[in-house]
Formats: sequence, structure tokens, C-alpha cells
Amino acid sequence: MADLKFRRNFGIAAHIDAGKTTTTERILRYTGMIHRIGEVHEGAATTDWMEQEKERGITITSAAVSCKWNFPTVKGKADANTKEYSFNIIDTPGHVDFTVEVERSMRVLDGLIALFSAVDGVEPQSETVWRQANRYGVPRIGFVNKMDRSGADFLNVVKQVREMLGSKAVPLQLPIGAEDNFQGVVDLIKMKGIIWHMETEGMTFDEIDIPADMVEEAQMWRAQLVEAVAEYDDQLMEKFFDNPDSISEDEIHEAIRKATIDLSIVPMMCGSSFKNKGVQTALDAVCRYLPSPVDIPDTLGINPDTGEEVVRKPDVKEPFAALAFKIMTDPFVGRLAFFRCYSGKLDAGSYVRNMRSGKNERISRIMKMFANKQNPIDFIEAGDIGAAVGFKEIKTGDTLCDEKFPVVLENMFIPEPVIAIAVEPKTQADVDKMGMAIAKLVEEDPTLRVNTDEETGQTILRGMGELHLEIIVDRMRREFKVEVNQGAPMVAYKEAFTQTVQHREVLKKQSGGRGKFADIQFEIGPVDEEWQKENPDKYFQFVNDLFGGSIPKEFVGPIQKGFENSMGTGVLAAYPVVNMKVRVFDGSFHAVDSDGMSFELCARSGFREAGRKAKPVLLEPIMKVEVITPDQYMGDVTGDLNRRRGMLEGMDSRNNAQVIKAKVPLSEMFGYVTQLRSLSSGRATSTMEFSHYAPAPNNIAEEVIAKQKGKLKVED
Ligand SMILES: Nc1nc2c(ncn2[C@@H]2O[C@H](COP(=O)(O)OP(=O)(O)OP(=O)(O)O)[C@@H](O)[C@H]2O)c(=O)[nH]1
Repeated sequence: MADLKFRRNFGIAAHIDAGKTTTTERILRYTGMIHRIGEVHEGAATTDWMEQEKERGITITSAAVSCKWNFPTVKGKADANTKEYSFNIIDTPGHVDFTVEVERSMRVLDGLIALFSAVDGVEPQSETVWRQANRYGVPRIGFVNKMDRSGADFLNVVKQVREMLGSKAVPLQLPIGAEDNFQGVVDLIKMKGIIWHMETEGMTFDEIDIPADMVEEAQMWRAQLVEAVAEYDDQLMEKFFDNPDSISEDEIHEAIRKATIDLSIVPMMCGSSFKNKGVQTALDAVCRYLPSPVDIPDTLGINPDTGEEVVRKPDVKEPFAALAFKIMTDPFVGRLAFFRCYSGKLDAGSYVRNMRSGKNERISRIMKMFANKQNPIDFIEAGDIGAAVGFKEIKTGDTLCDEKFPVVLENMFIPEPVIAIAVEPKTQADVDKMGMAIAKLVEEDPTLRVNTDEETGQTILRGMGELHLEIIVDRMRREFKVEVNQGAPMVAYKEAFTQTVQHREVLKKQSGGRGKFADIQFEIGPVDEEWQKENPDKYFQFVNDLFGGSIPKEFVGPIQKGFENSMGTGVLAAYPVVNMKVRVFDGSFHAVDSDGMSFELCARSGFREAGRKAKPVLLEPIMKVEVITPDQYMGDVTGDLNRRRGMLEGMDSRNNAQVIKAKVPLSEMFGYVTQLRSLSSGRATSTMEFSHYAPAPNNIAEEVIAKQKGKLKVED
């Protein structure tokens, strides 16, 4: 088995345009995977391989690449101590509409390079990425990119990471020169300067003495660095007080490593990927400070048969367990499932159990990924990331394991779609093709939901934002050759009950032969607060309080299913219902006429009848909006946000501009970008991200419901 100490599974994540793809491209060049650097704005970057990514210069789908890096080296050359490190790198999108790509990558990565723009510093998506990394406890290194741009300020970004992200950011470097004249960095551990050569695309560099005018500053920052990490190592602390000069470089590296892995500090580095500076030192830092698969906590899961906790170690001798974190349809090899192998080993051609479907599936091939190209391998071992071909049925978040050792690993958090569009096939020939295309896209993308409006027959797609749905429709057209008419974007409202009511529903049908009979007494209303805290991602709480055989056990499943399936179409305006609790406590059955179907149908009609009494309300998505504007437009921008029912949450200044934060209902945000552009002569910018669902004010709710009813012709 490969020595896992020398493996790094890490991601690159940041706000849009911070330079993730540009940085990944340099990494591929320096690790020898490509021989020519492809620039993002020329549509030539390796990891931006989708048509839409090339055209728009943005990353939409996270791409995985594997490569090797020799470390440590002396002036870039291997010596007796040099080891070959294997990297699995995931380049993630920055746009908030594709945030699930970041989420699922974070779930399976061991470490992260968080990228910042040296000019813009901490931006809204940097905060989101930080939260996601916190959620999965991912240790990270900060890389402040774009040091060549005018206004670049490394130490200011370090300060922002401390103040705005609440992390102990510790500089390991200082920039030499700035903006146009940015040449390299001072390494505060080695106390040397590094200057990269432009003519070799940064492949080679010189080690120099620290420029005379930086010596004092470098000493000050080095002392701060040593002090910051000494806390994490008693011996180092002693030396720090007794004789700081006796502290060796290795001791500092070791202390930084410990503190990074236990999330106490974030080492900060800088460079300019575009100008080929600083990327190699960041890769060295990945080897030095980010965890290997054996440095992270053991993987925990549940044995579904016994309910007991299962611990899996990153060892080939353990039973196989893996998590599928991304499904992609490739035009040549078909359906590819990306997975992280946590324990054991999987051979190509063998079988795995999918714990969700309960089916055993044969893995015909296993691949190492290189963006959209694959290299077949014979097997994959614990601690590695790969892709498998051969699944008949698989979804993002599925656990794959050895059937003799069942385990379900913790799934990932999937954000809720907030925007919807109706789509309609343009011609009869497109009808079937559209169904197939949507099924494939939904399989790939857990934030894309689809339902058919039973009244209008329209297909409704729900997603994370306008851009997300625009890309989906574009993919239908290009990859699946389906032409569709699409409606205007609509808000994805939801419904919730606010009061708990009791109800008795009886279903009785006699239509010659065997009839149907079911009788359910239940309570319906909002979920319990305690339960919600324990199950933050679930919408349906079902309590079985039946006793004495009033309803036989085998009908409880169908009752639950009946209620759960009804939730897709609420009683108010046919929007999905969330946060619903049903407690079934009594009922009766008929020895001949009752069956599962009767109870399911009875639960469905019970839901509609009782739901009307449970005071349903309409919930609307509220967005977190951040606007950056020059001073003179402040008044106009805030006035406009107020008119959009916005709640201002704070103002701040950043790099000579004002930052306005507000919560605004999504329904008021259509066309905002255009409006903002015109009221600020194109100088203000905004970002928007989903925050939460909240009850819509009465007048708004009435309007939405009336409109929806008119459209659906719902009869009361
Ligand atoms: N001046 C300068 N420009 C850079 C640097 N790094 C990236 N860029 C440019 O910034 C733009 C965005 O770079 P990308 O690498 O696409 O950024 P990204 O973070 O991958 O963007 P998304 O994936 O769309 O979020 C491109 O035009 C790059 O050429 C840098 O170090 N200096």
C-alpha cells in the first residue's frame, strides 16, 4: 500500500475570480502534468473544460486532478530527503449558484487552500467557503493571490481574515515589491528571499538574502510567527522564552503543522499565480502543513442493521467504505461516480453494496481523474479519490461498502433551491428527450429539483439561482439536443403549518368486489423544536403513537408515505410543505377491505383536509445581499434596498468603498443587477446568497396565492 503520509487530498476554494483555476493551471504545469499553461480568459484552462466554462471564463463544476510533487527540494532540485507526494486536487467554482460543488468537495477533502484576491480581500463567497470548511473541520492555508495588481495589500488581507473570518491568520511570508514590481517573497521561517524567474514561467527561482530595507520588518513578523505557534508546543514555548535563536526551522514547521491541523491557526502566504510567483511555495506548504489521510480523525458511520456506531480507519486491511460525492455523465465512458475511499480497497471488476438502494453493483472500471479525462487503474485504496464506472443507480452522498460489513457514512449538507422556471419541450420530438435529459441532470446535481405541476402539466425546475438554471437549460440544448421554451424565473415559495390540529380521516369505498377502507386519527402541525435541532436537514417528523393494534403495523409505513408524498403540493398554493409533524395515535381497519394502498390514500386526503385547519403560511426565501458602492451612491443604494423590503444589517468600508449588508426577499431582487448598475453608473457591485425562509407578509402572500390559484385553477 502507498504510504499515506505522502498523500494530500486538498481543494482550492475562494470567491469568484480570485484565481482558483489560474492557480490550478500553474500547479499542473509545475507538477509536470501539462507542458503549456492554459489561460482562463482564453478558454484554455485544463479544469474549466465544459463549453459553458470556457465561454464564460468561470468554473461551474468542480474538477478533480491528480498529480505528484517532489518535496522537500533544495532550490527546486531533489536530494536524498526528497519524497514524492501524491496530490488529489479539486478546483471548485466561486459563484454562489454552484456552492454545492464546494460543499460536496469539502466533505471529502482533508485540507484546503483558501484563495483571496490581494486587492479585494475577504469577499462574501470567502465567508461562505470558510463556513463550509468549518462545517467539515477542514484545515486550511490562506494564499493571497494577485499580488501584482494595483492596490494589492497582503497584510491587510491577513487582518481581514482575522477580523472578518475570526481565524488566527499567521503570515509565513512577506511580499518583496508590490503591484507591478512584485518579485517574490521573504520566507519568515528560513529568513531568506525567493525571487522567481519570469522567463521560465516561474519554474526556476533564486534564493537571496532578505533585502536590507525589509530585515527589520521580517524579524518582527518572524517573532510574531514563532510566538503564535509556540503556544502549541511546550518545548518550543520554553525555547522561545529562554533562547529564541536556538529554535530550529523544523521545530517551527512542526508547530505550524500541529496548529494548522487542529484548526488553531491559518498560515498565510502570498503570490501571483498569473505572474507565476508563489505557487511552488504554496505546494510545499501543502506537504508541510496540511493533513494526510492518516492525520484526520477516523471516519465514523452507522451500521444500519444494529444502529451502532462504526469506526473506519484509513487502512487497506479494513473493510471497504467510500462516499460518492459527485456524479457526472461523460459522453464517452457514461456515468462516472466520483468517490472518496475511506477504508479498505476496491478492485476494478468487483462488487460493492450501495447502502441507499440496498443493491450490489459491479464496478467495471476505476479511474484516476484528470479534469474531464480519465486514466484507468486496477484498484483504489483507503485515503484516495477516484471515479468508478458501472453503476446502474447512484446518487450524490451514497455510501458504498463491502456488503459483509455494512456502514452508512454521514451524508453531506445540500442547500435548498430557491428559484424556479417552467420548461416546455418545443416539439413533440423533444418530449421524451427532455425527460431523459432532466433525469440525467438531476442525478448529477443535487441542487436541481424537478416536479410536474399536476394542474398545468408543466415541468418545473428548481435551482440555486438564475445562472444555475440558465446553465441547466443551456446544457439540455447542447449536451442532450433538447429545445425548450422556458418561463420567467419564479420564486420557489414553500408552505408551513403554524398550528397543531387533530383530525380523523376515514376512507370508505365500495365499488363491487373488494372495497377500500382506512381510518386514521392524527395530529398535524409544525415540527418540535428539539427534533428540528437534532435533524436540521429534515422536513418531516413522523410519530407513531398507535397502540393496541388499532391499525396493524404493516399499514404504518404506507400512512407515513402518504403524508410524506403529499408534502410536495401544499394546501395553500400548491408549494412544497416543510417542517411538518404528523402524530398518528388511533384509527381502525377492516379485515378484508383495508390494505396499504387504502391507508396511503387516506393519509393523502387527511393531509389536505387537516392541512387547511393547521393555519398554513407562505414562506419566502430571504437573501443575504452585499453591495459594494462608492460613497456617493450610498443613499440611493440603501433607499432602493428599502423599497425592496430589505432589512439593512450593517455598513462597513473596504478599500475606499462602502459595503452594505442587507437581507432582502428574493422576490424583490429580480433585475437588481441592472438597476444597481444604472443607479451607480456601473460602479457598484453586488452579491447575493440564500439566507433562510421566512413567512411572507400577508399582503404579499395573498397576492402570490391568488396568482397561483388563478394559474392552477385550484378549487377550494
Ligand atoms: N493580475 C492577476 N490576475 C489574475 C491572477 N490570478 C488570476 N487572475 C485573473 O483573474 C481572472 C479570474 O481568474 P480565475 O482563475 O478564472 O478565477 P477563479 O477563482 O477560478 O474564478 P471562478 O472559478 O469563476 O470563480 C482571470 O482573468 C485571471 O487571468 C493574478 O495573480 N494576477
